[in-house]
Amino acid sequence: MSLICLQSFLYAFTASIAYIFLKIIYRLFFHPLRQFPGPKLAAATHLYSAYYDLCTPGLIKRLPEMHKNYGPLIRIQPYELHVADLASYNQIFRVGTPFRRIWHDMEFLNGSLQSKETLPETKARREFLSPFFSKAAILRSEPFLHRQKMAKFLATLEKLNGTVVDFFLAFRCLTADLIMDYCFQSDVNALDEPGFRSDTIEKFGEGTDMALVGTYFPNFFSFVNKMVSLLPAKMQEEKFPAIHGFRTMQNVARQRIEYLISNPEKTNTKVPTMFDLMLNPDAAKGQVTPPKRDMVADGTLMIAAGTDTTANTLGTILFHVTQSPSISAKLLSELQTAIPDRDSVVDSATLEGPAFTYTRAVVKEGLRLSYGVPGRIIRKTPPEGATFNNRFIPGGTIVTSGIYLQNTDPNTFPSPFIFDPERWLCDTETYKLRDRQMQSFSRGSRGCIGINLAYATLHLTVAHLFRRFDVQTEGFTTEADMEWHDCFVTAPAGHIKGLVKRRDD
Ligand code: HEM
Repeated sequence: MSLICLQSFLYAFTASIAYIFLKIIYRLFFHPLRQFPGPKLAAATHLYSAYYDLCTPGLIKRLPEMHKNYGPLIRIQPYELHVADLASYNQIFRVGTPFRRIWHDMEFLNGSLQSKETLPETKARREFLSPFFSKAAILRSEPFLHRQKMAKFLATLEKLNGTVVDFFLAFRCLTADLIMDYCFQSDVNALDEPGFRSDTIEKFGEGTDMALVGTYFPNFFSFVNKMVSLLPAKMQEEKFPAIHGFRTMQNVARQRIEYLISNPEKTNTKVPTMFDLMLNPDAAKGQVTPPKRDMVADGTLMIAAGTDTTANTLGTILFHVTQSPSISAKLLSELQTAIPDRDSVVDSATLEGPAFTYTRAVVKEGLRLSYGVPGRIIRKTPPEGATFNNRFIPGGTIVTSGIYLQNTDPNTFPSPFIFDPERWLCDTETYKLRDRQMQSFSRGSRGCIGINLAYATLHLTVAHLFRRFDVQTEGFTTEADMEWHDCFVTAPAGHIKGLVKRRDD
C-alpha cells in the first residue's frame, strides 16, 4: 500500500515538474510577449517580481535600472509589460482611456468606484461622486466640517507642548477623522484619543502591510477575509487587528447609510454627505441609487484611499522641512507675514493666494516625493491592442506604469531625490512641464477623485502646523525611518516623531 502511495507521489511530482518546465518553455519561446526585452527570469516566472515586491522595498524601486538596461517598454512578469515614459503613461491613463482596470475580489471594496473595470460603469459612479468632491463643495463645507477637525488637531498639539509626538499616528488620526467627517459627518473620534493613540487607527495601519502580498494571492486573501468574518468579534479583534480596524471604519459608513435609509426626512441636501447625494439621484441625468453594498464600499474606499496617502504626504513634508534650516526659515517667514496672529485660522481659499506661494511649493514638493500610489498601476490593453514606442502590444495584455518613475524623472526634476520647493517657483512654462510630469494623483478618467480635499487638507495643515509650532525631528526620526516600501501606498519603515514646541511669536 505504502509502495503504491510512494509511486503515486513520484508520478505526481514528476508530472508537476514537467508541467512547470513546459510552462516556462512556452513563456520564453512561444508566448506573444516573448519578443519584449527584460530579464529572462522575469519572463519565466512570477517569482522574480514576487521576490522584489515581498522581500525588498518593492520591484518599483528596481524598475528605473531595469528600464535603463532594457528600454522604455519591458516585460516584468510572464504576462505583464511595464512602460516608463510619460507619453506612454498618458496614453494609458488619459481621459476616456480604452485601457480597462483589472479587479480581484476584495470584500471591503467590491462594488465601489475602484472596483469598476469599464469606463461607462466608472463614469456613472463618478457622476454621483464628483460634485461632492468639487473644490466649491469643499470650500462650502469647510467652516463647519473639516476645519473643526483641524482645530481639534492643533488643540491637541497645544496640550502636547514640550513632548515628543508620534506624527505618523497624529497625521492618520487627522486624515481619517477629517475624511469621515467630510464624507459621512461622523467619524471614529481618533483625534480625541490622548497622544493620538487611537486603537482603530493603529489597527487600520497594519492592513496596508499585506497589500502587495494580496496582489500575488488575490483569491486566497479574499477567502481568508471571508473566513475571518465568521469568527467571533473578540477573536477577530485580537488575532486579525488589521481587518478589525478596517471593519470599524467601514461601520461608520454603514451606520450612516442605514440611518439615512430609515430616516429619509433627515436627508440633508444643503450640506450633504456623499450618501445624501446617492440616495437622491437626479433622474433627469439617468442616475440610479447604487445598491447599499456599493455605497458602503464607496464609503470604505474613501477612507482607504485618502487616509494613508494624505498622512504620508504630511509626514514627508514634516521630515524635510524640519531637517532643513533654510527651508523651515523661508516657510516660517512667509507664514508669519501672512498670518501675523499665530492663533488666526486661515481658510483654504486664502491659502491659494499670492501670500502663500512658498507654502504651496512645499506642499507640491511633498506630494512629489511621497508618490501617492508609487507602484505599478495595472491596466489591460483594449481588444484591438495598442502601440507604445512603435511596438504593438496584443489586446488583453496586462500593461502597467507607475508614479514613482514619473515623479523622479531626472530630466524634468534635476537631483530628483532632493526635497527642493524652489523647483516649483519657476517660470510658467517650466512649471507646466513639471506639473504635467508629476503624477501623484494620476490623471484622466481614473485619476484621484479626492484631489481637492487632499489639497485643502495639506494646505491647511502645513500652514497652521508650522505657523504655530516648532517641531524638531532631528534626534527622534532618522533617514532610515523615512525609507519606504511599496504596499500599494508608500509604507515608511519607521514612525516620524518630533519634539513639539509652541511658538509664541
Ligand atoms: C495626498 C493625498 C492623495 C494622493 C496622493 C492620492 C492619489 C491617488 C491616485 C494615484 C489614485 C489613482 C489610483 C489608481 O489608478 O489605481 C487615486 C485614486 C483615488 N483616490 Fe486618491 N489620493 C489622495 C487623497 C485622496 C482622498 C483624500 C480621497 C477621498 C477622500 C481619495 C479618493 C480616491 C478614490 C476614490 C480613488 C479611486 C478613483 C477611481 O478608481 O476612479 N484620494 N488617488
